[in-house]
Amino acid sequence: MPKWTLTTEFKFEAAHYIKNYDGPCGRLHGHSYRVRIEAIAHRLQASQYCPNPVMVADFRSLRWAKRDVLKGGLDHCVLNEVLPEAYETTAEMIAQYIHDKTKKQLPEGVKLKVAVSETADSWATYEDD
Ligand SMILES: Nc1nc2c(c(=O)[nH]1)N=C([C@H](O)[C@H](O)COP(=O)(O)OP(=O)(O)OP(=O)(O)O)CN2
Ligand SMILES: [Zn+2]
Repeated sequence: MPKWTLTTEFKFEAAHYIKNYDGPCGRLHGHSYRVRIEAIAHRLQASQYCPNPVMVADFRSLRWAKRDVLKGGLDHCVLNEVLPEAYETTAEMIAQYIHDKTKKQLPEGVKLKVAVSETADSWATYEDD
């Protein structure tokens, strides 16, 4: 079966604190977040921007989170104020939030893997199996 994997990386700047965290991460502080998204599909489809079945998904629809928060992204926001209550601002749950919101914008049958890094040496990855 044919299989395509798209990979895209981007950054956004944001502040956060982890609720009830006993340590510095419980205080408001900032990160240059790095995000890597993989979108995997067995067929190509039309997209919002192109009616021809030539893409897994448009790269533009994978990279929404890098936009300014006032334009629907996560750049230059306080994550605790923007993420719904159900998501804590750990790298694990930011990855889950980006995954869930991105998935809603994609055609059926596209599998997503989202990795988030807040420091140079740590990544958290989320995918729905
Ligand atoms: N599993 C997770 N652990 C931690 C998370 C997280 O999202 N998931 N987040 C934090 C804090 O947000 C913190 O800002 C990052 O902490 P840390 O990795 O410790 O970063 P430092 O650069 O400060 O690391 P040092 O080794 O202390 O210099 C914490 N944990
Ligand atoms: Zn942090």
